[in-house]
Amino acid sequence: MASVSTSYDYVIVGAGTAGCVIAAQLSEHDGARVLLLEAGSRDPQPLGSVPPAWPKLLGTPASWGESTVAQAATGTPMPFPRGRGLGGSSAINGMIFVRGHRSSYDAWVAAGAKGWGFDDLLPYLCRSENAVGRDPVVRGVDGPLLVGPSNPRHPVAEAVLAAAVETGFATATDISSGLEQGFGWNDLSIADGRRFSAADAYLAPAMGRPDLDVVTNALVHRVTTEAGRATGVEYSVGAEQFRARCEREVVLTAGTVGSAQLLLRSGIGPQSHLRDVGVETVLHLPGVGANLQDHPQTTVVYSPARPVPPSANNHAEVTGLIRSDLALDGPDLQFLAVDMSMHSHAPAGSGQGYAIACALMTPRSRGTVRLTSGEPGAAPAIDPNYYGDPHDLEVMLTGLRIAREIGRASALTPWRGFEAMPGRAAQDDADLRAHLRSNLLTYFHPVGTCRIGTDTDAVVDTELRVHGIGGLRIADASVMPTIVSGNTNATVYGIAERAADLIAGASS
Ligand SMILES: Cc1cc2nc3c(=O)[nH]c(=O)nc-3n(C[C@H](O)[C@H](O)[C@H](O)COP(=O)(O)OP(=O)(O)OC[C@H]3O[C@@H](n4cnc5c(N)ncnc54)[C@H](O)[C@@H]3O)c2cc1C
Repeated sequence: MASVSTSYDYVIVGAGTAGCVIAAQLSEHDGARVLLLEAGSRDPQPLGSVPPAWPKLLGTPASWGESTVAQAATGTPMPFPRGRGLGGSSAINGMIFVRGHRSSYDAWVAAGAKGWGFDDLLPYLCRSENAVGRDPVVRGVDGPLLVGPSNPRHPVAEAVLAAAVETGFATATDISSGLEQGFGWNDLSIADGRRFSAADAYLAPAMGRPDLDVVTNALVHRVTTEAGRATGVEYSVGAEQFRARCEREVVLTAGTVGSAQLLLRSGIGPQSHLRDVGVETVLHLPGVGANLQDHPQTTVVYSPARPVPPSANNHAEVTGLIRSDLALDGPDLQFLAVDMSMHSHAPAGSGQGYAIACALMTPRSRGTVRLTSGEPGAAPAIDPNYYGDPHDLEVMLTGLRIAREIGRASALTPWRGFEAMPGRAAQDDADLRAHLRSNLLTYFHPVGTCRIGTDTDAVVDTELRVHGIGGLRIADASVMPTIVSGNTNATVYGIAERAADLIAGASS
């Protein structure tokens, strides 16, 4: 095994949303030597910065190209993209920038993540963003990430918004803030008509710093430990093997799938699973890879009465966040105006059409990320277990009926040819449940496999330190105890900004 000549203060694994933030922040302030390792390439995809082309990126090397295990809800595996390359998932995502509703973070505190409520996280959510035209009391206006509502606006999104208001829903002035419910124009991480990823906002300005080394095409195999403390990582670039040592901390930002996989490959996880896949146990930590959550999503698809103009943005400019039951603390359903014909047989859109998407924000189903082998290149077994809890299908049924009602409103008459899916014949609950299964989509929002908490199934403590191993933190989407009511990227920026403070604070 070759040895990296320099040792580092911090080794960060994964240059996605969180990794870019933390590498930039740690290399800025205290002269720390930082190594950022990323499995993917540094070369941008040809269409990577073209907002409406994002669905095409899912079939490129910028995604890991994995699928779930066969889902009981559908009988088949489902595509489960995640980003690979500088920017990670922020370089291939749908660019919707919406915080979780404040009730989501307050639920974290109730679940044991003390100090992670909405008001605690708000300064960090603000620190990441430059939210053009928004209220500076609750939104950041001088962070590195430029975000704002679509410009120009797509006419189908305008019509869906009008249809939602006609149906009786409130208009939100800033649906991205985490403070409102109703329907409104969501922010997008698009600047000057181009995608603005975490690599663009955070890493590009930091790339020339002498204390930051960024190594791409570097697949990290495992975290090395000695006497209960992380000492570095082993990784390969092509056929060459390397070991990087670190003086202060190893920080995992490999994402909900990647960070769980890395802990498991390092022998940190449920002992029985590690034994099954032939990995020697370093620490029995039963919660690693458990608690996987994603938002299940479906669409009502319309064949249009006239051509739908091509999108200049991300195909999803208007968001609705509502409660299926007024007794709830916060929204449990999200809707999107989609200016393409998106469904499970054509997740990237196909032909002419438009859709109203509906997703469950508060799923009760819990899944897992597991190893299929201890080999570094082996694909993981990802089981989101969609609709595993019957509650989730029933709330989605309510959401599907609401999406159809919005779709029938007169504001959409100029666009509506006919409802192509589920179609007029589908009327009773059994028909609609069948649609929810056959037209089930991931919302690309996996979280929770290394959750914050203090109980025996928690993986990190409230300062994001792995329980039972010194010098090892996790700071990405995997630490969320429960999925937020909103798209996940904005929250990951906030987690990472806070992690950078916690890490720097620990060494000062
Ligand atoms: C197709 C798609 C669409 C989405 N749309 C939206 C949206 O519109 N709005 C929104 O808010 N959210 C969206 N999301 C989700 C959002 O982008 C993610 O929640 C967020 O980017 C997660 O950040 P992260 O830092 O946890 O992980 P990631 O950004 O996924 O970063 C993890 C990084 O670690 C690297 N890595 C993993 N394992 C290893 C290893 N062993 N060695 C080295 N490197 C490794 C990966 O290659 C990757 O670059 C979408 C996601 C996808 C995939």
